Amino acid sequence: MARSLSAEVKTGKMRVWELGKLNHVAIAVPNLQKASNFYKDVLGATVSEPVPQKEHGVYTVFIQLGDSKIELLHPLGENSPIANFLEKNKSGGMHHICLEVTDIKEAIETVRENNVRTLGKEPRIGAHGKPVIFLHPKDCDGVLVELEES
Ligand SMILES: CC[C@@H](C(=O)O)C(=O)SCCNC(=O)CCNC(=O)[C@H](O)C(C)(C)COP(=O)(O)OP(=O)(O)OC[C@H]1O[C@@H](n2cnc3c(N)ncnc32)[C@H](O)[C@@H]1OP(=O)(O)O
Ligand SMILES: [Co+2]
Repeated sequence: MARSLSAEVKTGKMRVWELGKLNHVAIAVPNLQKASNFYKDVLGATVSEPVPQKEHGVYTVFIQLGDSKIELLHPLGENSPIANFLEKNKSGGMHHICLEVTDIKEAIETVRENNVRTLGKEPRIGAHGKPVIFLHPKDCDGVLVELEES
């Protein structure tokens, strides 16, 4: 199979995890209420209440879009990882994409073997109660990528 063969060439071993669907696209916003209202009242989407994610330094709001989601992010606390981003993008902007993987530990091993840096050593529990890890945007064509175990 071509896919397994290329995985073998790059990592020296067979791939034991698979990439799944796009879980969410995250947008950092300066005004959470205003952004929620846009998706709820103007576009008619199903929009959650804001949830403080203390461990991650953000508030999240999820907008359900069929099988996928938009995640609205707003800074929480003094050292929010999205503070600099919002400082540089004052109107807000697309912050990251989240892709599902069947086995996050194995996925981490593969990305590291391919010189893609992870932000943090170990996965942490994300907004959906599942392990997540972020990949450095400079190693992913300028896009911050979150991997979430499915
Ligand atoms: C709720 C939990 C979870 C979920 O389950 O869904 C979440 O989504 S949490 C979301 C928030 N958490 C995170 O984003 C964690 C990972 N992020 C980080 O560790 C940092 O944000 C970062 C990526 C290391 C950037 O940190 P920052 O303080 O902004 O550093 P710099 O300003 O020095 O940026 C370095 C460099 O990277 C560029 N950059 C920054 N953010 C992004 C981005 N979102 N997309 C693309 N590029 C980004 C930044 O512009 C700098 O580039 P240069 O200017 O060229 O140096
Ligand atoms: Co996310």
